[in-house]
Amino acid sequence: MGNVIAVIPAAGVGSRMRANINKQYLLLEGTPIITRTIKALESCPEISNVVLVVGPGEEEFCRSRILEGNGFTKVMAVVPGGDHRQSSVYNGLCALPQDTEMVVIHDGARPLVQPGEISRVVQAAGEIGAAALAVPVKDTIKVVDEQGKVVSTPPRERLWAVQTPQVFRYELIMQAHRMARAAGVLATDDCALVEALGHPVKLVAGSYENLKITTPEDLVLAAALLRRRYNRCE
Ligand SMILES: Nc1ccn([C@@H]2O[C@H](COP(=O)(O)OP(=O)(O)OP(=O)(O)O)[C@@H](O)[C@H]2O)c(=O)n1
Ligand SMILES: C[C@](O)(CO)[C@H](O)COP(=O)(O)O
Repeated sequence: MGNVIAVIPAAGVGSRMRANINKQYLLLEGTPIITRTIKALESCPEISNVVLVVGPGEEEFCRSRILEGNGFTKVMAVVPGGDHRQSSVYNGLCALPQDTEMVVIHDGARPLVQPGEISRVVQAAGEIGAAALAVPVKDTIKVVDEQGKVVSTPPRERLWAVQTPQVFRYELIMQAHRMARAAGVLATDDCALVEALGHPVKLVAGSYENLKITTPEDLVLAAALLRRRYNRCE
């Protein structure tokens, strides 16, 4: 496989976390969330470089407080994000070299991803062009109308909660983002933009541990999961 580059969108404001800083700089078991995420991606042997997308104006803070002295070797650029996750990812994509073959898009707010999981998604995307980590949903899901009245109950065995990494052939994800921008389409994940092109996307079964740190209780859960990992290693 040629050049595989990771883009980490980490430019959100973390409104649901209700912290007074970008939630990715919060400490998780003594280490910033974003540091853990970058380390996980750097440990994946298929990934040659990483592009980090941070809040506009946070670039210098990130270089001096997160990157320097941590021994990172693959971070090739730190770029400012946009108003939405989608525009932040697009800014990251625009920083990639033209000879990029595959792009691994992974939320900065998912620090518990395992390098082996990333490799499995890269392999699946190498086969069909687009793949993402996902888990079967545990709850029964309801579709509701504007008044909150239930419209339908889709069968649970066909429902998966998609996570990141989401991995794509470079040309495909560039085309998907350009088309979405031209049409004014805004999606909450990158697979949706590729699906809109009619291109198949393969889901790879992942782990419930790869949670997105979104609300304060996610931090408690992530810390407990990390402590369980340390205990298993001792
Ligand atoms: N304008 C944005 C919005 C989100 N993200 C990133 O996309 C990932 C998933 O988004 P989410 O967890 O929703 O983060 P926030 O948008 O920061 O959270 P909230 O919606 O609660 O404000 C995060 O790593 C976040 O930093 C981004 O790069 N740029
Ligand atoms: C990309 C994602 O993490 C997949 O679960 C998710 O869609 C991000 O959504 P958010 O609205 O930024 O939380």
